[in-house]
Amino acid sequence: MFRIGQGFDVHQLKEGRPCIIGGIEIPYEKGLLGHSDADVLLHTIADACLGAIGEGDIGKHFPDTDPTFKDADSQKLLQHVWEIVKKKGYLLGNIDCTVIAQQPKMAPYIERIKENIARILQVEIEQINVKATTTEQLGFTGREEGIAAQAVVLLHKTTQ
Ligand SMILES: Nc1ccn([C@@H]2O[C@H](COP(=O)(O)O)[C@@H](O)[C@H]2O)c(=O)n1
Ligand SMILES: C[C@@]1(CO)OP(=O)(O)OP(=O)(O)OC[C@H]1O
Repeated sequence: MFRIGQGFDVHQLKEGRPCIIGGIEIPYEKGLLGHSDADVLLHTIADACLGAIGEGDIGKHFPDTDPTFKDADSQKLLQHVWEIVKKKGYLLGNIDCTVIAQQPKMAPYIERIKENIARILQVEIEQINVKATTTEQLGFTGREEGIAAQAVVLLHKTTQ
């Protein structure tokens, strides 16, 4: 049986915050604002995984009203989501995702991000693809007010 899920997330860029994307801290004059570490890419992937198994979204599992998740490491949140996926008997087909940002330039960090996502999920790096695009200076991403990310995930399990 196959299940597909998609995710979309946005976080605001603010001075004085770290810019953590895919679990990697990227040098940049601004960083992402959120209740957690605001890792827009890992949130998107977590949402896509939850979507694929019909388990809602990260806001349902990790409410932003809960102080437990203040400044939470999103790698741990994704790990938790992945445990739920595995408990339901699913394996990963592949993940494809896109970071939508005018800045910072993602290209130098893409390989490390892919490796990190593969490590978190304990899958092969070939199962993960990470892309980046600008919006050609248009909209909130183009004005560097925020960063968006989207992901699709394909899961499968064998049925007896
Ligand atoms: N934050 C970003 C955005 C884009 N890239 C890379 O540049 C290529 C061209 O981007 P366009 O928006 O002009 O299509 C894109 O394919 C990425 O490889 C990036 O590294 N970081
Ligand atoms: C990740 C959580 C954790 O409280 O907080 P935020 O960093 O605000 O991120 P968001 O993408 O708005 O998802 C909500 C929450 O689950």
